[in-house]
Amino acid sequence: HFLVLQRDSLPVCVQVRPKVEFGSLLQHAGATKDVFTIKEVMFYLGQYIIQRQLYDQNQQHIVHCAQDALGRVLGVDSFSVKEPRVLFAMITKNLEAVRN
Ligand SMILES: COc1nc(N(C)C)ncc1-n1nc2c(c1C(C)C)[C@H](c1ccc(C#N)cc1)N(c1cc(Cl)c[nH]c1=O)C2=O
Repeated sequence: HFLVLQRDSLPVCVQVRPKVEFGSLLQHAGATKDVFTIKEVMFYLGQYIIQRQLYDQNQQHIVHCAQDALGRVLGVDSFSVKEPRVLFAMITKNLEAVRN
C-alpha cells in the first residue's frame, strides 16, 4: 500500500487507478475492478507474467516482455524481478493516485 501524508499528517491509504492500457492488461490477468492497492497491482502483474510464461527459462528472475503488451506499458524489453526500485518506477508511471 502507498502511504502518503496529508497536510494534517494523517496517513491515508492511497489506492491507484491504472492508466487505460495498463488497466486492460490487469483485466487480462483476472482483475475485475479499476481501483487497486499497489499490492493488488503487483499480484495481477505477477499472475500475468506466470500465465504467459514471460520469464526466462534459464534465468527465471528475468522477464522478457518485448513481444508483449507488458513491454509497451512498462517501456522496456526485459527486466529483473530482483530490482524492486526499477520495477516500481516503471509501474508507478502507469498509475494515478486515488484518495479514498
Ligand atoms: C519471473 O518471476 C517469477 N518466476 C517464478 N518462476 C518459478 C519462473 N517464480 C516467481 C517469480 N516472481 N518473483 C517475483 C514475482 C514473481 C512472479 C509472481 C512474476 C513478483 C512480481 C514480479 C514482477 C511483477 C511485474 N511487473 C509483478 C510481480 N515479485 C515482486 C516484486 C516486487 Cl518489486 C514486488 N512484489 C512482488 O511480488 C517477485 O519478486
